[in-house]
Amino acid sequence: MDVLEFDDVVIGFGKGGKTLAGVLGRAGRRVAVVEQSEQMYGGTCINIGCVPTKALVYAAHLGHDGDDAAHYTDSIAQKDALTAKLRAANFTMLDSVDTITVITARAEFVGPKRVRLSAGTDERELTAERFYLNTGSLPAVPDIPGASEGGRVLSPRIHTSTELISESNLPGRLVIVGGGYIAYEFASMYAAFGSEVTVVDRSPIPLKHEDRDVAAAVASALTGDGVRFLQGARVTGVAESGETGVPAHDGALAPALVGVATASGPITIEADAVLLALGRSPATAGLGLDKAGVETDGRGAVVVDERLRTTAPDVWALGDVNGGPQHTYVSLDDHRIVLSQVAGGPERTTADRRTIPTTTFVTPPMSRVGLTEGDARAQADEHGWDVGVASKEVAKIAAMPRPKIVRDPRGLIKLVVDRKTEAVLGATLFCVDSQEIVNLVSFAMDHGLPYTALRDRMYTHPSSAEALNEVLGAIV
Ligand SMILES: Cc1cc2nc3c(=O)[nH]c(=O)nc-3n(C[C@H](O)[C@H](O)[C@H](O)COP(=O)(O)OP(=O)(O)OC[C@H]3O[C@@H](n4cnc5c(N)ncnc54)[C@H](O)[C@@H]3O)c2cc1C
Ligand SMILES: NC(=O)c1ccc[n+]([C@@H]2O[C@H](COP(=O)([O-])OP(=O)(O)OC[C@H]3O[C@@H](n4cnc5c(N)ncnc54)[C@H](O)[C@@H]3O)[C@@H](O)[C@H]2O)c1
Repeated sequence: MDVLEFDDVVIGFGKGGKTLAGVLGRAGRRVAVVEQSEQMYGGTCINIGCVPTKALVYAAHLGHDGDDAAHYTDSIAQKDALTAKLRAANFTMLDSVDTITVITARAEFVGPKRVRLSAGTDERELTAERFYLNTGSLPAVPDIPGASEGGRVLSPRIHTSTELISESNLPGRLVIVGGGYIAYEFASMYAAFGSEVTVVDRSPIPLKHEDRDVAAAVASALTGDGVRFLQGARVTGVAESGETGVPAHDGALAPALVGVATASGPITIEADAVLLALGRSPATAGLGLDKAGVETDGRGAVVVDERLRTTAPDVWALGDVNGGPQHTYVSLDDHRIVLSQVAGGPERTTADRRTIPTTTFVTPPMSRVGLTEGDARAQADEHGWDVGVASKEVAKIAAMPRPKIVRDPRGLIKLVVDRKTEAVLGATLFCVDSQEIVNLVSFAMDHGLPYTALRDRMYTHPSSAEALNEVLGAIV
């Protein structure tokens, strides 16, 4: 059998891995990037994650002449064209570097620093000085009677996010199971496309990690857009309606009958599609990690230290596979941590990350950094904080005309500070452009700027950041 030799091997073409490969390859090291599917060059984000979903969020709000179904079909085709372009650009970005080899095969360790590559019946092995695991995560598919078993869905009506955004027919009635990022983003997006959306969330309250006023504002905006929320509800099973004589909705497939246990008793919902949005698990199965001496935890995540070193020498893990927060920018930041060890420069660790801002791309987007008001008050005694809060409904912020200009003045902006030290403790921004403003607040927090610095800055106008002038002027 052929044994290929490299300096560095990245397994998985994800954000952190591809960026690391590019830097090492351009520095002259012989690098292999092993990716199991040519449809995944560039990883989850550009193919089936952030980019296609945000392109669809955008498309959902565009005006259109035809009917909703046709607009959706066009939007899926445009999204596919965009991801194809990005995929090709990602491949070229690495393939064009002389010292980088992109290998399309599935990788599995057969021993320390030794990997078997399988592509169809073709098998090869490779060895290298250093390995970087960047295999991402896969949707969790728990057993639900009639819907899923052994990690597989049982009917073409049942989808994870990956399949749903590959379907070019708009589901008339969509049931979403879950209450996290994907559930909220898809609920908001499909309602805007014209689907009748029901979210089945096991949590008794929506967005349980947010302050109640924020959660209420988000839920009310989505409800206003037509989303129905069933809280404290559980899907008990899914049946094909064909079996019970209910006629097919779109001719091709009979709708599914989704059994849901709610606080007020069992109900059945007819659905043309069911989305399982129940989290994603680190993709470590079948990687042969035990043979390489790489340990995993109870969730299947690769165990790493704050330098992202695994339990095996010269093996690092970046991105979703190491069990950290599942965001593309975290994977990208992981590459900086690894690079600081293998290419020199100031050392960096996960402990250097002070804040990790997030955005849930509902409409308008909801972003958060740092603590909620509830968490800040709960920790106030321990840290000696004198918690101050400023909270304003977006429609009532006089010095922030931008949401009115773009015709979406919904939402709430809330900042939490320590009045003693003037430190910013957290911000929740549920408003137009919040995915941008949150980075400004996060920057201030990371660099220990007082909230007055954000309050008294000159901002461009009309922008959304200028809301900080007025909202932070109202700390109580
Ligand atoms: C629907 C959806 C929307 C999202 N939206 C956002 C968002 O708006 N913003 C955000 O920051 N994050 C978002 N995320 C999360 C984000 O996409 C992930 O956190 C990020 O892409 C993880 O990147 P990664 O570097 O860990 O690896 P990935 O990009 O997941 O890449 C891993 C690669 O490894 C390959 N692979 C796996 N096993 C093997 C093997 N044995 N051999 C060879 N190759 C292998 C896979 O095919 C894959 O291409 C979203 C995720 C989803 C699913
Ligand atoms: N904008 C973004 O940054 C973005 C967008 C989409 C996805 N993502 C990432 O992708 C990952 C996956 O998203 P997600 O929404 O699937 O996960 P999530 O962890 O955000 O939410 C999972 C939801 O499923 C529920 N759940 C889990 N198991 C369940 C079960 N057996 N029965 C009923 N409910 C169950 C949880 O209570 C939770 O509400 C997230 O970790 C997120 O970081 C990020």
